[in-house]
Amino acid sequence: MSERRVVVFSSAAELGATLAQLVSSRAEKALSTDGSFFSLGLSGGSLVNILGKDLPAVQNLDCSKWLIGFCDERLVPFNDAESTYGLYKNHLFSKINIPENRILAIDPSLPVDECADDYAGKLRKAFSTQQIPVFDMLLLGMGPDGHTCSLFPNHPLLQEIQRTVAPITDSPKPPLQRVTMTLPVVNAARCVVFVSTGGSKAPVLKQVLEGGEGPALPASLVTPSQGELFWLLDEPAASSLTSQVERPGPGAKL
Ligand SMILES: O=C1O[C@H](COP(=O)(O)O)[C@@H](O)[C@H](O)[C@H]1O
Repeated sequence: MSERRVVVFSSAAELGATLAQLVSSRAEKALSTDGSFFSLGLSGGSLVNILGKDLPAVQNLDCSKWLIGFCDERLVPFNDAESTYGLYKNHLFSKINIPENRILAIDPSLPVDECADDYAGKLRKAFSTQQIPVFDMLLLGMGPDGHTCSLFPNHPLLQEIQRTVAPITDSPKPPLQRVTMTLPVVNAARCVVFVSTGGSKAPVLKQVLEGGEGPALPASLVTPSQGELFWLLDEPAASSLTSQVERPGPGAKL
């Protein structure tokens, strides 16, 4: 397991700019090592606006060899305000040169079980040489309850080790029906980056990063077996932490 880096920024704006640089630098690294594509898994929620603002601002960004997947998705039509794909289409994909056929989206017209299998099949095909998809980078969020992707506290899906993508029909956060990457896929990634901002995340961050009573929360089960693990926080989110964190100056690169 690799070292975890907890990095705190004085503002969400600085966090966003550094995140965008980190994505761009890992893309360059992946393309110079392997050459074929840079695979990036996106989460929904607050990440959409951060990436939509800061990624297109990276100078000379070339996404023509990127492959986009979704760490989880809500089973709603793409034009529904809850659709993560729909939000990224409007806020990010329309602003960068990512080829449409390199975006692996779910088929929201399918029943949820079939939708999960269909999306797992798309991943299998795209990562043809691997049994389990190994993403170059996954960007994750964390809810105030400690959930990440659509993996919720005390949910049986936390034990899922057979499937790469699973359906969920009883999501505690609406909408009820979603599909999600499972922990084996998340923990196989080469680089996992959590992004958490705002004071509402402070208590759960304390628990996830510094431990506490009770069963482990989903976000604390993210421990990439060989990849890097970053937690990028703003000051309000980090306000309850007492362990050592990094505080880079403006414009720093990770
Ligand atoms: O429902 C979801 O929530 C999490 C956390 O979102 P945030 O707005 O608190 O950052 C998100 O990572 C996940 O993709 C989404 O489906």
